[in-house]
Amino acid sequence: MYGFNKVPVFKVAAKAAKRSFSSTAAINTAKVAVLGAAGGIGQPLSLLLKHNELISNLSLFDIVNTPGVAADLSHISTHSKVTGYLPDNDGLQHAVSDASIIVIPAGVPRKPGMTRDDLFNTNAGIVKELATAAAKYAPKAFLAVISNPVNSTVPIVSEIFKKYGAYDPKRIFGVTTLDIVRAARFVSEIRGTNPKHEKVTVVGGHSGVTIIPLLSQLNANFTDEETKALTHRIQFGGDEVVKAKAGTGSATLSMAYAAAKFTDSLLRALVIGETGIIEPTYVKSNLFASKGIEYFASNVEINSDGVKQIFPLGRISSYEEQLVEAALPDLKMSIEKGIKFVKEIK
Ligand SMILES: NC(=O)C1=CN([C@@H]2O[C@H](COP(=O)(O)OP(=O)(O)OC[C@H]3O[C@@H](n4cnc5c(N)ncnc54)[C@H](O)[C@@H]3O)[C@@H](O)[C@H]2O)C=CC1
Ligand SMILES: O=C([O-])CC(=O)C(=O)O
Repeated sequence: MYGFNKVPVFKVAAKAAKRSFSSTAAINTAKVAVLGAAGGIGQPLSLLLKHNELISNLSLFDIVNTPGVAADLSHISTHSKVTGYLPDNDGLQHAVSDASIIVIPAGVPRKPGMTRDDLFNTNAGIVKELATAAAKYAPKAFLAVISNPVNSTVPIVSEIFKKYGAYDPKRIFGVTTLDIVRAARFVSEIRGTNPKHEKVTVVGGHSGVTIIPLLSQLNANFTDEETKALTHRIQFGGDEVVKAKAGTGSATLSMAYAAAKFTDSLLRALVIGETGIIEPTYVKSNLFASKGIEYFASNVEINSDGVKQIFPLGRISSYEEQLVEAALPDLKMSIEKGIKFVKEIK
């Protein structure tokens, strides 16, 4: 179902780019801004994006170290121009102005024993500040939100855009790609397959029980025990990394890989008008609106306007139905928390 599971995305992008070169002699490209670019995710993500032929300007903003990161990346022999910005001299405004895509990995990561929601108090304010700049200076950009807790930070970005009269729910995405990347890898380990060919649908949100892999749709004949163990591993994959990093952070490299894939899909939809791009992502969604859940992650078709179509979950097992029921209260609380945070700002 996902383009990147059939053909590696970078090959797709490179092929598309080559086609554009030969037919028009000039390739359409876009400015992409990474906010939080000097961090554990930001640096490897920026490296992967420097490799993307669909980017003309790679704009790196952070509160520290972006001049060095930008200088380093700018020596790589790919065509995009890299610019680093700090908060002084209106750096954030310059970083986002004219950006077609803004990717946000800014904010603190978890330490062992913490939930993603424990990051809310610090990261909500960071995301609010960055979303405000985006709404003011790049109101038409696609926003890809990585900062946790994603279940709350996406509603925060949406509410900020509403405040500035710039809200378009089709353009605001919570990045849940890492859950799909992990699911494909973990499933392939059990089935002895190539993870590139495993297409696991993961829905819900991005934290613990809100991460719902639909393993019944795989035709894998897993036993109930295997299904439960795999589901748990996919739901709590982030904890494995947090524990292994022992207080020094959470997933950064696998997240950079996942975010680069997601950004490439946005670029292909936006810049070269590729059709049929389907990505799992956490967006404003009607799937569970009747239960008061305004945001939900599921497979989404993306075109040059953003969200084109939100796919329903399809046939799911009774076990998965229980998982969905268990996720909804958690999701509702996180969404309401994000919305309330912005409403209470004077
Ligand atoms: N959506 C997902 O699947 C995942 C999300 N994450 C989340 O991504 C976030 C970043 O994680 P890491 O890169 O590991 O953290 P990190 O601490 O290594 O990097 C964060 C960067 O954000 C910067 N920053 C802080 N305040 C800022 C501001 N106001 N403006 C711009 N930049 C600012 C910091 O200076 C730092 O360079 C965390 O919230 C983490 O939980 C991590 C992994 C997966
Ligand atoms: O676990 C964390 O805190 C980081 C994250 O979201 C993930 O790795 O899925």
